[in-house]
Formats: sequence, structure tokens, C-alpha cells
Amino acid sequence: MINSAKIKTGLFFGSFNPVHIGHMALANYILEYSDLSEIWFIVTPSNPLKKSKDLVDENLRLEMVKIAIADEPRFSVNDIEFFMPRPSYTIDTLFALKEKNPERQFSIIIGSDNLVHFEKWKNPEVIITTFDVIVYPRPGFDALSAKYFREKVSLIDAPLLDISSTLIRDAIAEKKSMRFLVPCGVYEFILKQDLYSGL
Ligand SMILES: Nc1ncnc2c1ncn2[C@@H]1O[C@H](COP(=O)(O)OP(=O)(O)OP(=O)(O)O)[C@@H](O)[C@H]1O
Ligand SMILES: O=C(O)c1ccc[n+]([C@@H]2O[C@H](COP(=O)([O-])O)[C@@H](O)[C@H]2O)c1
Repeated sequence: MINSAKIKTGLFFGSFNPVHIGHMALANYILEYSDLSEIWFIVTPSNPLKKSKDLVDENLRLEMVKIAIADEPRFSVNDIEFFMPRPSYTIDTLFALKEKNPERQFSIIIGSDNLVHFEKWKNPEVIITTFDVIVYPRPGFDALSAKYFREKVSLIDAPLLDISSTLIRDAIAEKKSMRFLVPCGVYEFILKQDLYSGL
């Protein structure tokens, strides 16, 4: 199959502990301002570089992403890493997805912070030469001067909300309502499952 006939799919990897409106706004913007037809949220059970003692069960994180994307048919969620060795190395996931989905052309979506520190990832050279990479800005990290800024890298000037899953977890632990910082339905799920309250 020739490349142009393939479905262009963006891959947005994260712990999503929990998914928040910063993730959704970014994915929304990239979907509208790139040539991607769809974005898959890949829930990472165990980020090789980020150990969090507050990490809730991966199935709960998957459920929250399912709730978040329910109204957008061009978004989907994928649990492939649940069935792969831990920690979750993106290179291994990318090749597994490529093999299983020959009808798709994958682009990995990363922040400029990750591109600047790409040498910390497993096999960065292989990722950057094999896959398309869409980079969005993170303040303080200049993608253009990164060692791994190559021809397969494209920059997208997405607006960012200055919030994180850490902020939400900490606030919930302090009994603050975070209803509007997470996608519709996710806050109710957090309360019902009693997540993050005892941190
Ligand atoms: N507010 C945001 N806007 C845009 N991208 C974000 C935002 N927060 C996180 N991301 C990006 O989304 C991806 C997945 O993020 P992750 O699930 O680790 O969320 P996080 O908010 O950074 O989590 P934590 O606070 O637990 O470290 C990461 O590559 C991260 O750079
Ligand atoms: O493959 C690696 O070596 C690797 C190292 C660090 C991060 N990642 C992936 O990048 C995703 C986003 O990471 P982060 O640290 O920006 O939240 C995370 O969910 C992992 O899938 C992957």
C-alpha cells in the first residue's frame, strides 16, 4: 500500500493520571491544524522516566480517557501497552502498532521538552528516522535547536493550558473541586472511585 492512501493517525502517549483539559485542548488543536485524520490516546502503564507513587490503576486511567473522548469519534484510546513489558518504551509500542496496523501512517505527538531531552528515551535515533513526529511547544524548550530536530519532525504552534495531572491530584487530596479542569464526566468518576483523595 502506498503511503498517501494510509490513514494518518497521531499517537498521544501519556499516563493520564488523570486525563485533564490540557491534554484534550492540545489533541483538539492538533487534530484541526494538522493533516491527521484521528488521534489515539495511548495509556502508558509505566513511564520509564517518571515514577509516581500516586499512579492509580491503569484500567481506571483508561476508563477516564474513555469518558473524556466519548463525544469525539476522531479520538480513540488504546491499551496496547498494558500487554507489553514494563516500563513502557515508546519505540517498542510504535513498532508493535505499525505491524498491527499496516493501513495507518503513525505520527507521534510530543512536547518540545521531550524532543530536547530525546537522548533519555530508548532508541531515539530509530524513532526519529522511522516515524513522523509532531512537536508542540513547551515553555523553555526550543525544538528548533534540539539535536533531534530532523526532517521527519514538524512543529505545531498549539496553545497550552498551564495545568497538569499533578496539580489536579494535589488539589483533590486537599478536597478542592477540580470539576472544570477535567473533561466532562471525569470528575464524577474520580469521586465515585474515590481516586486521589488519600494522597
Ligand atoms: N497542560 C498541558 N498541555 C499540553 N500538553 C500537556 C499538558 N500537560 C501534559 N501534557 C503532555 O501530555 C503528555 C501526557 O502527559 P501526562 O499524562 O504525563 O500528564 P501530566 O499532566 O504531565 O502529568 P503529571 O503531572 O502526572 O506528570 C505529556 O507528553 C505531556 O507533555
Ligand atoms: O520510550 C522511552 O524511553 C520514553 C521515555 C519517556 C517517556 N516516554 C513516553 O512519553 C510519554 C509522555 O511522557 P511525559 O514524561 O512527557 O509525560 C509517556 O507516556 C511515555 O509513553 C517514553
